[in-house]
Amino acid sequence: MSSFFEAQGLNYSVRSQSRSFFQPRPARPILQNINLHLAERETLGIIGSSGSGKSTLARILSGLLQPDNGHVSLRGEDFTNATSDVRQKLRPEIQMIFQDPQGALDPRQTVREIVGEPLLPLSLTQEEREQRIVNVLRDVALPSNSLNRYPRAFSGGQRQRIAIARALITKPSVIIADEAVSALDVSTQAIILNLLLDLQERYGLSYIFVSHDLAVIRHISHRTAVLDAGHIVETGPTADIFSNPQHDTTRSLLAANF
Ligand SMILES: Nc1ncnc2c1ncn2[C@@H]1O[C@H](COP(=O)(O)OP(=O)(O)OP(=O)(O)O)[C@@H](O)[C@H]1O
Repeated sequence: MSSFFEAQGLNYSVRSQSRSFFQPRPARPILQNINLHLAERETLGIIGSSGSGKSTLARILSGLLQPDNGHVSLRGEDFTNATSDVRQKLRPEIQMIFQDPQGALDPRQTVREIVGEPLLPLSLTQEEREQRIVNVLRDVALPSNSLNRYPRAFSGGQRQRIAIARALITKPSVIIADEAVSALDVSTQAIILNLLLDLQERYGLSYIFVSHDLAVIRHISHRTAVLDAGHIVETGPTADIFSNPQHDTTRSLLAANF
């Protein structure tokens, strides 16, 4: 498998509020020297304890946060240091799904507006846009009368389907899911995970799946990377990571989960 999505040497620090003008606190490293790659149609799981840097990494990989140094590239094209033209071209290719569909969906927008929003920068006719919205709602199995309804009219699982439809509508290559099923009950989690697996097949998607829930990662990921205090300490095929963990951090995560 060719690895078409890569992150090389990523570092990210935050400088906390200065104590005074004369005594700024030093920048605290959140991620250090992160290297990872993703093949087409592959799912990479990222696990780690709370505060290990998972969400920060997800945001850097999606282009929402800028690393201090290092780069993220898609098909060899670096988008961390790219011109705005290149960033604009790559933006539809990498989409993100978050934990809380309630918070991620604007309650004042209809499903048509929410799902169609990523299409606004693209030059499509109104008819083409409407057709894409109708098709993607069908693909995530939302009822056809959803278009003019507001997020509050839907269950948690259906709201996550709306968020998935919005991520899918630009026909991305990579979807980065940060705790995408964590807010759902166990049976809805299973339904949404199976929907994501089905969409991976149909759309030829690659996923980066961030979760504190190891059962979710084991179900969905081909490979898994383990993050500890901003470092990747272990990475490999998911079956190996779960059956034969090499690093203490992985062993304690497994012990805490199973
Ligand atoms: N803007 C910021 N300013 C200060 N510290 C930050 C900032 N963003 C993240 N951090 C710190 O960086 C570390 C990593 O945070 P991050 O949210 O990426 O971890 P996480 O693994 O996703 O945690 P969780 O599983 O609890 O969501 C934490 O210690 C967090 O407090």
